[in-house]
Amino acid sequence: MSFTGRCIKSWWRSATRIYTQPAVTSGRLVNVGDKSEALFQTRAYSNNCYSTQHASRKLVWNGEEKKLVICIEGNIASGKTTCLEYFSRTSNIEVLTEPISKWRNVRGHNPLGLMYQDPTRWAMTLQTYVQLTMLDRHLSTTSAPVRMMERSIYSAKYIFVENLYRSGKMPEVDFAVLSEWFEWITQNINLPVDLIVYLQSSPQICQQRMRERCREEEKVVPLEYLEAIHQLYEDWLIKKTSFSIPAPVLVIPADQDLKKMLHHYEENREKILAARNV
Ligand SMILES: Nc1ncnc2c1ncn2[C@@H]1O[C@H](COP(=O)(O)OP(=O)(O)O)[C@@H](O)[C@H]1O
Ligand SMILES: Nc1ccn([C@H]2C[C@H](O)[C@@H](COP(=O)(O)O)O2)c(=O)n1
Repeated sequence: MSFTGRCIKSWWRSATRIYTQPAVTSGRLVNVGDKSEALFQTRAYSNNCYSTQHASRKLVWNGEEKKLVICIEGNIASGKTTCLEYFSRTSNIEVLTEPISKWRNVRGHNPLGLMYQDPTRWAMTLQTYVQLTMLDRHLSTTSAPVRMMERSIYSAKYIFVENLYRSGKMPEVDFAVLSEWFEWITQNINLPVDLIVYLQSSPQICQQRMRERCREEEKVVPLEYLEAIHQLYEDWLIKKTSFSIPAPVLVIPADQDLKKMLHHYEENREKILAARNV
C-alpha cells in the first residue's frame, strides 16, 4: 500500500490513540518543547499518520508491531537482489528490493539515467528521490515478522551521496541541503535496523556482473566508480572509521559463484534470523 494510502487508512485508529500512548523512556533525545516537537504535534493532528514517543521525541509509525529489520548492503551488482530473492522463498520473511523502477521512471522521467549522464546537474535530483523512496521503504508496514530490505536510507547518504560529493560531482550546496534533510529525518523519525548484512565483493567482480546484467543506464559506469563505492563501504562497515552504523554487521564474502553463495546464505540463515545476537 502506498505511503498516502497508509496514512488515510490509519486515520481513525490514530485519531483515537494519538495522545493515549504510554511514555517511552528510551531513545535519542532532542530538546523538549523545541520547534521540532511543535511540528510533530501539528503533523499528528493534521495527518494522523504518526504519533510522538514522548520521551524520545521521535516519530513512530502508529500501530506497527516490532519487526526484525535486516538491510542487505553492498556495491552495485554485488548480488543483493539475488540474495533477497533467495530469502523471499522463506515464509515469514518479506523482502523489499530497492525501488529502482521508480528511480528509472518518475512520471516519465529517468533520474537514474540523467544522473549517470550528467551527475553535476542531476545527482541531487536522483538522490533526493532515493532518500524519499528509501524512507518510504523503511516506514512500510509488513505482515511478516522479518523484513529484509535492499540497502537503506543510511547507505544512500553515507555511500552514494558522499561519493558524489567527494568526487566533485555534486555541488556543495546540493550536498548541504541533502545532509540537512537526512539529519532531520534520522533525528526525528524512528527507522530501526536490527542487522546489516554486508555482501563484500571486489569491484572487479561487480563490474563483471554489472556488465552481464546490462542495465542500460549503467553502461557508462567505470571501474573507478565501483572502487570508490567499495572503499566507502569498507570504511563504513569494516574499518568503522567514517559514519555511525545503525546496527550490528554480518559480513558475507560475495565473490563466489551462485551455488557457493546460496550455500553461504544457508550457513548464515540462523545468524541472520537471530539478528540481535550477531
Ligand atoms: N554469485 C554470483 N555469481 C555470478 N553472478 C551473480 C552472482 N550473484 C548475482 N549474479 C548476477 O549478477 C548480476 C547482479 O546481481 P544482482 O543480484 O542484481 O546485484 P545487486 O542487486 O547487488 O545489484 C545479475 O545478473 C545476477 O544474476
Ligand atoms: N543511493 C543510490 C543507490 C543506488 N544508486 C544506483 C546504483 C545503481 O546504478 C542502481 C541500483 O543499484 P544496485 O541495486 O544495482 O546495486 O542505483 C545510486 O545512484 N544512488
